[in-house]
Amino acid sequence: MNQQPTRDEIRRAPKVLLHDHLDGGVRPATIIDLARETGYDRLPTTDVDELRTWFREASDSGSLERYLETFDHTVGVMQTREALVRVAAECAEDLANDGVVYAEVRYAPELHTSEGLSLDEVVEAVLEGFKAGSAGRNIRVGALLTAMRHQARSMEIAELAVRYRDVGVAGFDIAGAEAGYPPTRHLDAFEYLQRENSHFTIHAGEGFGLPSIWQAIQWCGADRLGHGVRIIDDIQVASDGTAKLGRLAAYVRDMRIPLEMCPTSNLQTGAASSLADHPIGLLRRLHFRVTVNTDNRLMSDTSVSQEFANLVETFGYGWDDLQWFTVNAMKSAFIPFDERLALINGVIKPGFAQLKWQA
Ligand SMILES: O=c1[nH]cnc2c1ncn2[C@H]1C[C@H](O)[C@@H](CO)O1
Ligand SMILES: [Zn+2]
Repeated sequence: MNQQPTRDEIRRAPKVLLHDHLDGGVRPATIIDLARETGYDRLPTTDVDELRTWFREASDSGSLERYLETFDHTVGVMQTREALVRVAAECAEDLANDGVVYAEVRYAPELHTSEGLSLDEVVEAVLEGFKAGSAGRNIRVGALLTAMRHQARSMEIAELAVRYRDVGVAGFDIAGAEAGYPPTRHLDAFEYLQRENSHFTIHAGEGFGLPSIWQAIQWCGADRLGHGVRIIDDIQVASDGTAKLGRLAAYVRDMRIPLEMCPTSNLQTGAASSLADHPIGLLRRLHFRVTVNTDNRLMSDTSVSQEFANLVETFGYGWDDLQWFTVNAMKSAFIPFDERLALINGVIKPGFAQLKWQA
């Protein structure tokens, strides 16, 4: 019971993933297949293992802007209906094989129209892929539609999210370089979503600090924060370990605003210097609503199980901590309350209870 969870046990635990990019989780072999089929000739290599390593190393740049350049290659091969269906189906399969029982996977429809697909066709292809990949597996996958923060299509994408809300789109997000592109640039889209009683998360506090988090929550009305690691800048820790929260950090904790934390990704973009120093340790200790996520499984060569295993190794977390992260994530999902509760009581708690009992 008190033993540390092993990798195999962690993989078997029922897990929840709220922050995962579809174009950041494509299988290397699929990228190579799709490049061949679609005539994309800019891949750095056509060897599967070399390509896997290339993505991981190119993403270790220490800067969000350079990290994002690697997406040119995945987005480059995801421009046809068939490619999108395949990538989405394989995403659902890979997550199910990792023991994920509920996932919200995001992508930016506007990035997949360069070969003539309409936004609606993009959304329908991805939903079809999620459905095919989930069929017969113990997983439910919903989509979050992302608008790119340096572009000006957020209103269109927000409308798309509302239009497909009853058939598998769980919510909306903005992503891309954060510095210079504050969330309020897209205020009209967020206000529209609020009028529609719709859900949205905002990447904030990753490549920029507290002003971005403050705008996302207090001005734009975000339900959750993508990353949010820089909330740490509003917390002072004394030498005896006691913490003093500033007003924004206190608000985030008091209102139980979910933090979609992605530790490995943060190390790669320079948002944190080491896992031991990652804000997740303090934020978990202070009972913020922390969730654990992958961000980009390809760029970070990771999975939810891998992220959990790293945390167990670094912070000595046990089963109760992993269950706490998981229940936090399920409570924070964008599906109806009764469905979240059914997954918590019918799948997550019994799954963890069995593993704890066996350990
Ligand atoms: O961690 C991230 N921060 C900001 N933007 C990101 C991150 N990971 C992926 N993206 C971008 C690149 C993708 O093309 C886009 C949609 O998934 O979202
Ligand atoms: Zn992200």
